[in-house]
Amino acid sequence: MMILKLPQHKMIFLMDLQMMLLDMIYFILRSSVRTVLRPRTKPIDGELVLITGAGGGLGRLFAQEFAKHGAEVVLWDVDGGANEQTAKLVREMGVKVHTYTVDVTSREEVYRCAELVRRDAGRDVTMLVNNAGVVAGKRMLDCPDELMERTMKVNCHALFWTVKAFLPQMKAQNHGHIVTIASVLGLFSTACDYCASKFAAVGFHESLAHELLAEEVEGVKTTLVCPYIVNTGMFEGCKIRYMLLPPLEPQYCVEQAMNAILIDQPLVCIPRLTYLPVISRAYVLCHLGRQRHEGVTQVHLHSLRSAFSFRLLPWEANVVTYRFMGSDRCMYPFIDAMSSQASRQRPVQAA
Ligand SMILES: NC(=O)C1=CN([C@@H]2O[C@H](COP(=O)(O)OP(=O)(O)OC[C@H]3O[C@@H](n4cnc5c(N)ncnc54)[C@H](OP(=O)(O)O)[C@@H]3O)[C@@H](O)[C@H]2O)C=CC1
Ligand SMILES: CC1=C(/C=C/C(C)=C/C=C/C(C)=C/C=O)C(C)(C)CCC1
Repeated sequence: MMILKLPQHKMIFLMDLQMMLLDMIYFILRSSVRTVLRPRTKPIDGELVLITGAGGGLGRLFAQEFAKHGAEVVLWDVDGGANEQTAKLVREMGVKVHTYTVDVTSREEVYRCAELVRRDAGRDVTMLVNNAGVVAGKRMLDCPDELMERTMKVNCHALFWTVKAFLPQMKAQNHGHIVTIASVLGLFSTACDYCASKFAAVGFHESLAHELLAEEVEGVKTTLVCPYIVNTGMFEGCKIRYMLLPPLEPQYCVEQAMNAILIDQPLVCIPRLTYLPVISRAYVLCHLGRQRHEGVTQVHLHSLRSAFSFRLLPWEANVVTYRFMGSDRCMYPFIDAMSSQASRQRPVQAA
C-alpha cells in the first residue's frame, strides 16, 4: 500500500476538509429526513413571548398562535389601538397579555419599555419575535429620504435594539429564541426600497446566529422566517405574471412559521417553491474543523464556522427568469395603488 507523505499542515487541512464534507453530508441528510419525518415540537407553555408589530396582520396571528400554545405574550406596536385589539383577542383565549405602545426605531424607547416589561411580567422575555415592518411603496427616485430611512430603521436597526435589550438575559439563562420575520426579498430582490432593509435583516440575523454558535450558547435558538407575498394588505396589488404563485393566506404563513419555530428550524422560506431562487444563489454553510488536532496546531479552529455564498446562475439568467415570472415589475401595481391612495388623501390646494 502506498502511504502519502505530506507535510503536517497539509494533512491537517485535508482532515479538516474531509470533516467538513462529512458534516455537510450529515446536515443535508438530516434536513431531508426532517422534511419528511417532522421532529417533535418543543413545548412553549410558560414562555414569555414578545412580538413587535403585534397590531398588524401577521403580528396579531402570531400572538394568537403563541397564546394557543400556552405562552404569556407581550405585545409591542406603534399603533396603540391596533395593539389593544390584538390584546383583546388574546385575553379572550384566557392568556396573560401585556401591551406597550412602542416605536421600535427609538432605541431609548426600546430599552425603557424592556425594563417596564421585566417589571410588569416579573421575569425575562424568553422568546423575541421581531415582526414589525414597513415599506415605502415608491420608486427609488420618487421616494423621500425620510421614508427610505424609516424603512431601514424599522426593518433593520430596530432588530439591533430589541436584541440588545433581551438577549443578555437569554444568554445568562442559556435559554431563549430569537425569531426574525424577514422576507424572501431578503434573500433575492426586486425593484423596491424594502429589499435592502430585508437583506440587512437577514444579514443581522445570520450574524447573530453565528455569534451564538461561535460562543457555544446552545440554549438560545434562532429562526429566520422568509415569506413570499402575504394577503395582509401590506403589499396590496403586488403580483407576478399569470398569478403563477398567488399571495399566501396570513393564517397559512403564520402556521408554517410556527411549525419551524417549534422545531428550532434555523430558516424557513414560505412557500417551499421560494427556496428555488435561494438555491440558485447557492448558500453554502461550512464548519471549519473542530479542534481535533489540539496540540498539533496553534491555530484554534474550534467552533469556527463560516458561510460563503456564490451565484450558481449568471446574473443574466436570473434576469430572464424574473422577466418570465414578471417578478422584475411585480411592485409596480402596488406602487401605483399607493400613489393613487396618497393623491386621494392629499388635501386640495386652494386656487
Ligand atoms: N405582507 C407581506 O406580503 C409580507 C410581510 N413580511 C413581513 O412580515 C412582517 C409583518 O407584516 P404584515 O403583518 O404584513 O404588516 P402590517 O403592516 O400588517 O403589520 C406591521 C405592524 O408593524 C407596526 N409598525 C410599523 N412601524 C413600527 C414601529 N416603528 N414600531 C413598532 N411597530 C411598528 C405597524 O404599525 P402601523 O400600521 O401603524 O405602521 C403594524 O401594526 C413585516 O416585517 C413584513 O415586512 C414579509 C413577507 C411578506
Ligand atoms: C423572483 C422569483 C419569484 C418571485 C418572487 C416575488 C415577486 C416575491 C415577492 C415578495 C414580497 C412582496 C415579499 C414581501 O416581503 C418566484 C415566483 C417566487 C419564483 C421565481 C423567482
